[in-house]
Amino acid sequence: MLKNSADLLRMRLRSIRQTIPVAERQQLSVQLCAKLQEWFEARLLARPLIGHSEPEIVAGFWPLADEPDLRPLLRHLHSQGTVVALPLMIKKDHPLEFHVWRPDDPLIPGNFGVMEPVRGEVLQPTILLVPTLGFTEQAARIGYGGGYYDRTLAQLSQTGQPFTTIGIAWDQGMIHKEEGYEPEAHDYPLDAVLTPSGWTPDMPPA
Ligand SMILES: Nc1nc2c(c(=O)[nH]1)N(C=O)[C@@H](CNc1ccc(C(=O)N[C@@H](CCC(=O)O)C(=O)O)cc1)CN2
Ligand SMILES: Nc1ncnc2c1ncn2[C@@H]1O[C@H](COP(=O)(O)OP(=O)(O)OP(=O)(O)O)[C@@H](O)[C@H]1O
Repeated sequence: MLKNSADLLRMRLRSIRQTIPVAERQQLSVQLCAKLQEWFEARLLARPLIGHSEPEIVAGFWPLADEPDLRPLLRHLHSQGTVVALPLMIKKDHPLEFHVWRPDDPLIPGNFGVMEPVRGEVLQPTILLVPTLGFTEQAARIGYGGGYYDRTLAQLSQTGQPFTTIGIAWDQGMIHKEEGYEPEAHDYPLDAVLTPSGWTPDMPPA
């Protein structure tokens, strides 16, 4: 797809997202967190049964204005002993780094108004919650166009360590077949996308 038409699609998705009233967004974020928490609970129960004992490292994100707000879930996961990390932009056109976040940690304003964690040890997440502006029925993702997550996921996959990627989006981010959008070779497909109404295409295995 031409860069131009991807950018047009981004603009359209951004403006649709702005039309969701703030109060509705808050309610929808609560629904989304509840669905995600159910999945995490199933995962916590299943992992010891399939022989995994190492701690889970969950990469979340600190919401920008119109994004779903996962902060209550991130606090809950932390309180249960899960390591929670947030992304840090190191440099333009480079992969993101993930650093630990605890509920009382200060955050530092980075580029584009993103609140970032204090630098510590670089962590390798086992689960990534990926801010997602648009998504297809096969869980291809469109973000803001910086390519940060595509680079980051490509780099992570080279380590050979398994990880699960869950795009976090509004239902309004669904890109329908009729729109003719085709992901590009560098677009790293997600395992699934979760919106307030459910999973696309399917809930990832715990
Ligand atoms: N919450 C959040 N954190 C994130 C991302 C994200 O999409 N959301 N990122 C994903 O890669 C990385 C930061 N990359 C970004 C790249 C571009 C823009 C951007 O163009 N921002 C818009 C404002 C967006 C809005 O408020 O809706 C701008 O400045 O015009 C933002 C983040 C890492 N952290
Ligand atoms: N793995 C990669 N290696 C090198 N360049 C990449 C890689 N992935 C993406 N890019 C470059 O980044 C640019 C933006 O990519 P894309 O339009 O897919 O961003 P996005 O996924 O919407 O953004 P973001 O992940 O920051 O939210 C593209 O021009 C692409 O060439």
